[in-house]
Amino acid sequence: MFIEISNLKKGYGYDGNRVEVLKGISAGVEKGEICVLLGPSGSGKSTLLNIIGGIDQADSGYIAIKGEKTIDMNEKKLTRYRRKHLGYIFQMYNLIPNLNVKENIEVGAYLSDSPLEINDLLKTLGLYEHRHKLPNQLSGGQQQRTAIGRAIIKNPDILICDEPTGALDYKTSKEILKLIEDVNTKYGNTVIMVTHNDAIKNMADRVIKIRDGEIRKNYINEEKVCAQDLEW
Ligand SMILES: Nc1ncnc2c1ncn2[C@@H]1O[C@H](COP(=O)(O)OP(=O)(O)OP(=O)(O)O)[C@@H](O)[C@H]1O
Repeated sequence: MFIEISNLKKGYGYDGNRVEVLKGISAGVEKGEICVLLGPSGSGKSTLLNIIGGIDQADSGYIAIKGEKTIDMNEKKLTRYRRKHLGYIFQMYNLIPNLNVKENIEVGAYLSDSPLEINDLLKTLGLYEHRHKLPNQLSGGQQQRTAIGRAIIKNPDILICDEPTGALDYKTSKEILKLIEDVNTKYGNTVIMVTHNDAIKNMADRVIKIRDGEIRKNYINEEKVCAQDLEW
């Protein structure tokens, strides 16, 4: 198993105000899979994603990547793990306003020993013609493409996506989902994507549904649909 999630528990607060957000989550994700995490607001999706991403820590249980537990890593090793293995895509793009598209993407390349070729990637992203523009000269979709470029230029093993289409309209959302699918096919990164949008599960290899901090469903999607053909 490429990513092993074992009996993860996480709560916030103390005594009477204590909330158990993850109540013992166990699951596995294979290399190269697109895994979609679904669940209602407050069910614990982002908390789980942040623990997988090494941004937050569980109270108990563990995450292991290729058999290596993040809990056993010291801060230095954890930083290296995040840099080497993980790319992050969020709803907010967080681009650097005074750097152009190409430069914003290149920021991610400094974190890698073996980055992807920038011009090739710009073409895959559909941004080659826009490479000299600043973020405020781009549409929302182009900004999200740039943010995806910044996350994947270091060719991470795992692409962590938290509501990547949350701020986008229908047509642009589908373009971005298709891009994530293209990246997954071309570079083989494992994708873990949190979404509220139930339709997105149809493009997944694996679907994990969470409710109240527990896994309700975890299955392989036998009838995978191309991102382009999704409807909602
Ligand atoms: N730092 C924190 N301190 C206290 N409670 C928190 C903290 N972070 C999250 N929570 C609580 O944990 C619960 C789960 O939050 P989480 O963000 O993981 O849910 P989610 O499924 O991603 O929700 P959404 O879809 O709305 O983003 C919520 O009730 C939230 O209020």
